[in-house]
Amino acid sequence: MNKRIAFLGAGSLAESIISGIIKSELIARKNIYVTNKSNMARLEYMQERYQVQCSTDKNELAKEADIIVLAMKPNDATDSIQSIKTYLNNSQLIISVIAGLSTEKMERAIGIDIPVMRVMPNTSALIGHSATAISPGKYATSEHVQETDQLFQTVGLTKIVAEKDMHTVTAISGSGPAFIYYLVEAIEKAAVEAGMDLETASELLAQTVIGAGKMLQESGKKPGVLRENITSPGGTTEAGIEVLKRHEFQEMMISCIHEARHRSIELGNSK
Ligand SMILES: NC(=O)C1=CN([C@@H]2O[C@H](COP(=O)(O)OP(=O)(O)OC[C@H]3O[C@@H](n4cnc5c(N)ncnc54)[C@H](OP(=O)(O)O)[C@@H]3O)[C@@H](O)[C@H]2O)C=CC1
Ligand SMILES: O=C(O)[C@@H]1CCC=N1
Repeated sequence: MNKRIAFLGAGSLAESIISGIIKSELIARKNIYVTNKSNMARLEYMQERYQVQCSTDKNELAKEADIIVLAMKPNDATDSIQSIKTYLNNSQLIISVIAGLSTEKMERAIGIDIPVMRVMPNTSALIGHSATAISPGKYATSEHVQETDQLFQTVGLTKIVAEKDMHTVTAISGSGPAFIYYLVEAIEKAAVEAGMDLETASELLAQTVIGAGKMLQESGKKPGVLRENITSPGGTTEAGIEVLKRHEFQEMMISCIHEARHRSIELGNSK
């Protein structure tokens, strides 16, 4: 892709995406620009590690780039958009990975008929395994959707979704990996309590999560059926699931997703 892309924000998510784009060679390093708020050490790290172009001149990057990725925290988004908006024009494409922030709010804040894409990846982008949802704003064409899709395919699976589903996506696949890690942390604790060494337990668990994920993707079976296939009557799985039911595990996870979704809505409404 012969485009200049500028990342406004050099945090963990920006790094994951940059790493994917570089590995895929979709955009040359000389055309990848990165800036942040003030952390010079972080920019030096990005320059050294990925040989991308780091700059402290946000306005210049906003003016010169073909694609601008907004990758700052939701609280910094409004100020950032306000400070760069006079440098933007509608031949550019704005891609935001900011949780909660609607395309409509971004379009309004920028104040011109500019193509905006709302994207929700996750940190597995770092190793090319993100699950990324993409929603176009009202000035984005099918070419913009295609371009964004191509960019995020460099870091994993992509899905185009209706923007009304973006808060849900943010909860299930944006935050989702954290919920799975939390579950793994708990299982590791139990294994260690039972006297097992952490390293072996961790390796077995990581492969268990990968295997279960691949079964979900490849077996063509619903999660409930896959679970039942493991649950022998009177066996170990049944014994464990009984405890999960007693502690209302499903209700708890449903509340967890609703709460994360609700927080995404709140973040979108703030500032
Ligand atoms: N982490 C995740 O799993 C996911 C995060 N997201 C979204 O991605 C965004 C970034 O998250 P994450 O990478 O974790 O956050 P980080 O805190 O790691 O990074 C935020 C970055 O934004 C920079 N920044 C702040 N203000 C500005 C500004 N005005 N102009 C340019 N850069 C600025 C910060 O610079 P400095 O360090 O100098 O302050 C920092 O580099 C968030 O909006 C989040 O909702 C989406 C999906 C998943
Ligand atoms: O916790 C957050 O707000 C971000 C959005 C999705 C994942 N992390």
